[in-house]
Amino acid sequence: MLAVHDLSVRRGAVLALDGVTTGLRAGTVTALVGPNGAGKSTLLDVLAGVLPPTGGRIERPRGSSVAYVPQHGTVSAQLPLTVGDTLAMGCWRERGPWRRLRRSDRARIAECADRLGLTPLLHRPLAAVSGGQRQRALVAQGLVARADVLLVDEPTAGVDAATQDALLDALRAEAGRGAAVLHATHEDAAVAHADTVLALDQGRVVADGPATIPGSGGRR
Ligand SMILES: Nc1ncnc2c1ncn2[C@@H]1O[C@H](COP(=O)(O)OP(=O)(O)OP(=O)(O)O)[C@@H](O)[C@H]1O
Repeated sequence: MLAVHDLSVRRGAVLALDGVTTGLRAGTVTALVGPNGAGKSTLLDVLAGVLPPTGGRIERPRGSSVAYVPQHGTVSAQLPLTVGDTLAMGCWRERGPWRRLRRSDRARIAECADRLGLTPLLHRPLAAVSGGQRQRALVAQGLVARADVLLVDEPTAGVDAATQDALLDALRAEAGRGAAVLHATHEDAAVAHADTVLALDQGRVVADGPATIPGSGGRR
């Protein structure tokens, strides 16, 4: 679904990505791992098209779509968005911004909200929910987009165990409908849940293959 050849990104004095070659297959969940500063967010930014590469190339089928859920930041209390609006923005690629939603869009939003336990929060301002709830709302927006490639930066960081399970199940379901899913993570459980692991260190690929359960030495 997506192939990356010899990708490099210079950020200031740092070579944040250095000759990254890999691929993402449709129907697969890939965990993107590596220590702080390894280049995970940089790779997601470049794959999402929000950061230009310094060198190398990215190939994906013409007409294919990418949804990106960056690492959660602060949401301004001035931003007049509800949780439901946030999910609805997942339809913008297909419908255009602020267009009237179709019945099928509303059904999709309701389904994704339900999947991540957001139904009771849909009318709450995004700025007035907890960090973990906001995280879920942003991931749910990525689910609503039903893209061919779903990129998510640390979706399970700092969330409770039930939320982690719901998020991982949601990523699995996305792969189940045929998406190529890549998510950055530091959590063993999220790595064990993936089909493949892409490990970066100092901007280079140090491992790229089937996921193993940490400590077991065996395949999942
Ligand atoms: N906006 C920026 N300007 C300059 N350098 C940056 C910028 N963002 C990241 N870097 C540098 O690029 C390198 C890769 O950073 P990146 O954020 O991609 O790592 P990461 O693997 O996502 O780390 P973490 O696990 O902490 O999220 C690091 O050396 C970092 O200091």
